[in-house]
Amino acid sequence: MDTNYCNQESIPSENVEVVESKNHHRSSADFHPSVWGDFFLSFSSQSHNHSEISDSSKINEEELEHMKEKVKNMLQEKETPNNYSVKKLDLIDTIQHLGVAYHFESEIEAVLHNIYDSYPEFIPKDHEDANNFRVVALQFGLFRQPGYSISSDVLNKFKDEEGKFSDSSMGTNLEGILSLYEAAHYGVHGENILDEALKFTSSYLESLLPTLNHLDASKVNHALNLPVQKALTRVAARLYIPIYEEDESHDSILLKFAKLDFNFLQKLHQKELSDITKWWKGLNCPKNFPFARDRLVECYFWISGVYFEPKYALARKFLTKVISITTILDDTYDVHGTLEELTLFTNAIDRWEIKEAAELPSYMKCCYEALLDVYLEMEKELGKQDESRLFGITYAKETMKQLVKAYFEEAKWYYSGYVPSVEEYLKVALITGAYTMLTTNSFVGMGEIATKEAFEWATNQPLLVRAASIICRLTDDMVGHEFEQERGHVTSAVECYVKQNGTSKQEAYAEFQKIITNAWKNINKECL
Ligand SMILES: CC(C)=CCC/C(C)=C/COP(=O)(O)OP(=O)(O)O
Repeated sequence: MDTNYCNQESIPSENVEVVESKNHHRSSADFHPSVWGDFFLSFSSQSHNHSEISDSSKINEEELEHMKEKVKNMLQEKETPNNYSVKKLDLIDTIQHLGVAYHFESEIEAVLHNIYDSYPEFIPKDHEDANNFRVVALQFGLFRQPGYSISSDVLNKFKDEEGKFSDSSMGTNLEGILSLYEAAHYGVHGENILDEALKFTSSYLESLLPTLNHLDASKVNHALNLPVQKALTRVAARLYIPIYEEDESHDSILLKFAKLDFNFLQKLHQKELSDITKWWKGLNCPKNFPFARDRLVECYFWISGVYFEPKYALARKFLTKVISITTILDDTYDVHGTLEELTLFTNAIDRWEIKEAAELPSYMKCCYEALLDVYLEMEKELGKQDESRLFGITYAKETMKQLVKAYFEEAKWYYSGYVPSVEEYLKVALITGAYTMLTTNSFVGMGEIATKEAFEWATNQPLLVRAASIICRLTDDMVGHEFEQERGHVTSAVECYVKQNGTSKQEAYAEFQKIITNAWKNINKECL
């Protein structure tokens, strides 16, 4: 692939001037340059193929396999019926916190399935047993996570005489409270008991903090900051491994495996980022897109939250390129492009043909070529591996076209000074949140698991994607609207809400938080 297509001389200033005088004064966001420089280039490798890493890493890889077998054996170990649940569930919980569950998906599923078969008889009957509470809460959370539909009524018996969760009903069973706290994140609409459990456990854990020893306080802080359901696995693992190490009851094999695996993945990610950085440098952002955010590393980090597993290396590379180019597109529409240029650009993207580039101003031409090239490269890559997977590219391009059309709608609102109602705004802004585009594009490199039905699902606005889009859009607007309005930007949900309802922005934030909480419940519902 030619990565130098953007290494031309800077944009001829006459071109820019002409368009400026026709339309408007270009705004400027003054984004700071990349803080990373060439840092990741030093992790370069000949190949980022998982099986072709260097010798020293090979030793690690062998060790890793050895340890993995041992952990697998622990999961498959037969146990007496009495302690089966507690020990195995604890093990699964720890494996998840250490970020290595992706190695044992089928083994974990087998354990859960086994327990589920005898559920609810499996729940210990003895109400006095302190462990009972812990097991029930842990079991509930672990089942709900992969979508087992079990009733939250099992938690009722842990309320006090007044029908509330309280310190008298919870006592000092810290592990149990932590498990209930984690489990409470999987509530769906109407499950008031989980709302109550989350409210109670969050504030109770907070209040316990000053009384706890260092290890317990670390566990509680970790959970409060990064509940399993919402945490990025790599970040949570990096923070949890030292906590587990400090716990004297830790399993040394599991600990060692988690550390080795973390280091192995980190190396792999560094090498991938090094390769993608070479591509990004070819775009020469500081020169060609001085108005845009130069945020490749941040984009890669975002995508490592989508999938971090070695088997998704190709998908990760493609999606990182897509999201990085999208950042330039977003800033082209929000910051730099004139309405006339954006009209041309939107039409060119809709036609998706390289000859369209000739009609564009130089900076757009460069971005347009890079965009088409990312998809072309992926097409070639897929073609080499398995031509039957090419259909995904068509879906992916369509969602990118929809995204830029929505960017264009926002730009038109901005130039006409229009403040839409919240409802009208969200119709467009849920698309510019980019989650439909990202979800669909994320499937392209995933292999057979991403079936045609999956692409159809993702592109037809399913509740799950809509809910994720709401969370992304409202959170993004609450965080960024003041800076955006200062520099000149389409109104955000906050301004739309304030104008429509005559309220303060704080009231808008409070309302959006409620909507976000509801959106999480929709995500949970869809996962069941
Ligand atoms: C989800 C995607 C595609 C991320 C790429 C990076 C990006 C455009 C983030 C949102 O920035 P922003 O806050 O400027 O977005 P907006 O202009 O929509 O408010």
